[in-house]
Amino acid sequence: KCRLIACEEAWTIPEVAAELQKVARSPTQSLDKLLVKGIYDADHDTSGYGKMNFLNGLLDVEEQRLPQMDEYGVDMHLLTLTAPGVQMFDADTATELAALANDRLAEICAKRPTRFAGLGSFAPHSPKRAAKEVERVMGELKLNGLIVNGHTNGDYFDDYRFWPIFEAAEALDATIYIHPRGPSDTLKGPLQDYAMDSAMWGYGVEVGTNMLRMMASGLFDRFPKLRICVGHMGEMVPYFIWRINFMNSRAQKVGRAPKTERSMEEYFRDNFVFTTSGVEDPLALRYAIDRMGIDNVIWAIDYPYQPMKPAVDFIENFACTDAERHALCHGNAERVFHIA
Ligand SMILES: COc1cc(C(=O)O)cc(C(=O)O)c1
Ligand SMILES: [Mn+2]
Repeated sequence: KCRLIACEEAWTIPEVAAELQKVARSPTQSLDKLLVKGIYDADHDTSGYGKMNFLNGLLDVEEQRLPQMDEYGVDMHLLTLTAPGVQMFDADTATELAALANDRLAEICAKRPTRFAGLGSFAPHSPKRAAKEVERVMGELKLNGLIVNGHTNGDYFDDYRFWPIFEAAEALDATIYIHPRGPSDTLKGPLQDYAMDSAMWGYGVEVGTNMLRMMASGLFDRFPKLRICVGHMGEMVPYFIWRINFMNSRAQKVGRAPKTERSMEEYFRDNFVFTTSGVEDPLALRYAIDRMGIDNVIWAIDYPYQPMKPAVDFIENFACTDAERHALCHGNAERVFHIA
């Protein structure tokens, strides 16, 4: 039986949940508010999220999560502070709560080192303090990388103000997982209806846009060793990579996009890995492996938003070679997230 390490497993702490309840009751126009109200202020839910009761699953580690992992044969969860993380809070509160969540996560991983690994959080809107937290996460706390949820106050990661964070992560060989959150105020336009704000569509558009801005801006010429992980089978980019590459190369030739040392396809292949979280489609997974290479594809559940058993059945029934299974189920995760 193959070791199973699930790599986009959501979790939170009561202090972050309490602060998000304040956000739910605040006048913010952020599109994340729909989900935040539903999950963290369920009595005032208008999105239906309150009925799905994700909060218990997010707060829980040992009551339901671990017994289910035992029942379904999941060896490890790589735990991540769930979206939108601390990014809707003011920079000081965000910095403090990220550090608190990181301390709690380190305790969970130290208590059960063969069952839990973790990605630390930071406050992108305080980049210098965020870079320090990256160093603390990878050093003192011995966690396995970093998690962040897309834009912060509408700014994307091609913006030089975030670069101290990438400098620290690259120097420490720390992978940064870019998880979705609701599209930014400038992107949200027609994405506010029909539940398109989050997992069905807006999440993919939000992260995909961030990814393309990072690649097309030449960020990876500046940080050639920086490794980014994304979820949800690569947030639609693998399917579209030929067209993205063709059109960006053409735009560079006619001076419409900045010249870069490598092509978009090379940046995506060299500087990104992606997980299968929330996309339990064997054809999509086979295409992703064949198109981007098995070393770039990592299994994940996306618990508690995805139920655990179907995600385990999906990967155990997936037709692949032993070498592919080894890479998908734990080999790539061990390399990318420094898991022993
Ligand atoms: C932060 O809240 C989330 C909600 C859902 C959902 O299924 O509604 C999915 C994800 C996710 O795909 O990570 C996240
Ligand atoms: Mn997720």
